[in-house]
Amino acid sequence: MAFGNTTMNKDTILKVEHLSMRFGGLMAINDFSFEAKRGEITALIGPNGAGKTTVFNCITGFYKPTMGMITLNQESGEQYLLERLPDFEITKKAKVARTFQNIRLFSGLTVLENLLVAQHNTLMKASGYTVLGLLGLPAYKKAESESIEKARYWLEKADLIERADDPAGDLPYGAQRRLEICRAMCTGPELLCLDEPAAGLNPKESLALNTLLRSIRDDGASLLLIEHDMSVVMQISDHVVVLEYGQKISDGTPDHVKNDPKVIAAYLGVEDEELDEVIHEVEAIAGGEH
Ligand SMILES: Nc1ncnc2c1ncn2[C@@H]1O[C@H](COP(=O)(O)OP(=O)(O)OP(=O)(O)O)[C@@H](O)[C@H]1O
Repeated sequence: MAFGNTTMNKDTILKVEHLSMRFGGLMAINDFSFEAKRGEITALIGPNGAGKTTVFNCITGFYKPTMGMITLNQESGEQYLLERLPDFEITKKAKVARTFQNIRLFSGLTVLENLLVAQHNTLMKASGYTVLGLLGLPAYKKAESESIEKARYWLEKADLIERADDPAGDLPYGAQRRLEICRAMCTGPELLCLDEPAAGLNPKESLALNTLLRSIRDDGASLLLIEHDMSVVMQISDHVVVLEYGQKISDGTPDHVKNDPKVIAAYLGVEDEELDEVIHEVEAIAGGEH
């Protein structure tokens, strides 16, 4: 549902406020708030089990949060409370697209066909939902050629144009990941959510992924990603949010987060009692660098 609250800064695309998610006796997310800025790459990181996927699932409608508000602020100024929308409307109306940890392409269809299927809704609308429309309506022909153009645009960006007519299942793993991202971009999202896009990629594929993600951002879309690969996070993110045990422990630029003693401690598995010591050591190292 769109609503008329215009108090949100127009540079903010996503605002998560006081999000909590309980699974039985486990508070997986506990009063978590953060903002993602329009036109930026925001990374959500944290140790295993910190709650990253749960946050993603709340944003994309797979879970209904126990508490909290998730506002998507479109460039037009239209706002959507995602926790109140069914997942298909989060994609269609709020314009939030996502990819998953495991690849979900139609492996028997060609690369191009995968991208056309993603635009099925637009094409069917243009056909007037009739066979005659599919066969003859000028609006359908126009929509069809625009869909092909859009597919070609993203295939070029992802360096996949040469493979357009090959079955998607024949592509190497890294290329399949990029194709999935192209498929999500063909739905015209304002916010693209990526769940561990670099998982299982070799260094060359990881580099190609970074190039694609940067070019999506430079095209004006906003990205939110969960990623374990710190080299990807630190190289491409504009903003990093760190979760531990369902709570935010750090939020800032990659440099800020990288040097935050709480983050270092969380990743090294340091106990609370030792935290002061780690903070002291990190500050001493940082001091020595100046
Ligand atoms: N559907 C569910 N039912 C019960 N517990 C769940 C469910 N989904 C997640 N959890 C629990 O919530 C906590 C957070 O899990 P989540 O998968 O969100 O963490 P994560 O940060 O994405 O972890 P990873 O990096 O390992 O993927 C974990 O303790 C997990 O066991």
